Amino acid sequence: MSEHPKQLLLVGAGAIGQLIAHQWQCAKLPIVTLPRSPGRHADFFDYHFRDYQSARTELCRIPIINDSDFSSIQAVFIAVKAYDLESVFRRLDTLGVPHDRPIICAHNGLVDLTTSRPCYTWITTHGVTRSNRVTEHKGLGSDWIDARIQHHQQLTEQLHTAFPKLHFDADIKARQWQKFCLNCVINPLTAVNQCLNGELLKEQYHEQRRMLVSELVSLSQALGYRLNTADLLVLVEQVCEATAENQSSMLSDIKANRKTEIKALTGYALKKAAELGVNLPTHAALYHQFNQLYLR
Ligand SMILES: NC(=O)C1=CN([C@@H]2O[C@H](COP(=O)(O)OP(=O)(O)OC[C@H]3O[C@@H](n4cnc5c(N)ncnc54)[C@H](OP(=O)(O)O)[C@@H]3O)[C@@H](O)[C@H]2O)C=CC1
Ligand SMILES: CC(C)(CO)C(=O)C(=O)O
Repeated sequence: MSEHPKQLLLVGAGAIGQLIAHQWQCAKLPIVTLPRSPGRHADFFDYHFRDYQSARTELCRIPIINDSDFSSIQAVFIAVKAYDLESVFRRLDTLGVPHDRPIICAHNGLVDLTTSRPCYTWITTHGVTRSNRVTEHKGLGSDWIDARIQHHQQLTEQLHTAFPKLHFDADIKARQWQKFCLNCVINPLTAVNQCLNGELLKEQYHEQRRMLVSELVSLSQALGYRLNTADLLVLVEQVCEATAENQSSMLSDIKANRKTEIKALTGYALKKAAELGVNLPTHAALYHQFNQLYLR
């Protein structure tokens, strides 16, 4: 009798992808990766990872999948930027990754994407900074996954083993929206001010933080989400505190001269607000400031 496939395929071995791979490998579970550019004839993707708890840096390696055989894959974990998502799904189709394999998507921001593949949202508030030399887990957060994934029994057991504190969330849409809101505050603010997440707790950002949050609450209510300003402000502050030493993914992109997720964050919020007739003047001003500084 053939063994059930059980490898996790990681697409996007960047900051968050390496955090996931590290935890998966610490639990001695099998993982392979698919690099962005194939054909480099390497058998492994190597990375240096600095663990938060032990503060030790280790050389880690993930085998690169032979991209003509995906039969051993039991699930795909996608940890790319929101704007790369569509091309990753096209690539999975082109390469013939079986359609029944569950796909876990861990991006920030919101994109309108249609696929017939079984997709499950992963939300994370961990803070990870990647440089050419090392990837550092700099802020301890939490992880949530769409509870429907529990239909996949073997994968669920592996998830429990690798991420003992993972929350299985029955209302992942609300969780994703809440995370979207906090990223609409933290990411562009850290990017335009070129500061670490913790610096946003300073008095000088207090009023702007509060206005950004209260406008997002108006939008949330128009969309039917039950959020209030006091709770969302506390959440933003908690994440800034827990990831105080982290450089947000958006500031990392600016510094590395990469495309940013501003369209999938503030851009998406402004688009939804325009459709619903909600006013977001503080977000519009921040978007304008961001584009003045960085639009190339
Ligand atoms: N960093 C953080 O602290 C947090 C990030 N997030 C979110 O997680 C998501 C990932 O962010 P992060 O890990 O920081 O980003 P990174 O840029 O560090 O990693 C993304 C990785 O995806 C790779 N990639 C892109 N397209 C493809 C493709 N078609 N095939 C294979 N690989 C591909 C990139 O390759 P290449 O290097 O060649 O570009 C890169 O290695 C984002 O939505 C981010 O907002 C969420 C919470 C915290
Ligand atoms: C949680 C946080 C704010 C960590 O920096 C993040 O999501 C990001 O950087 O994109």
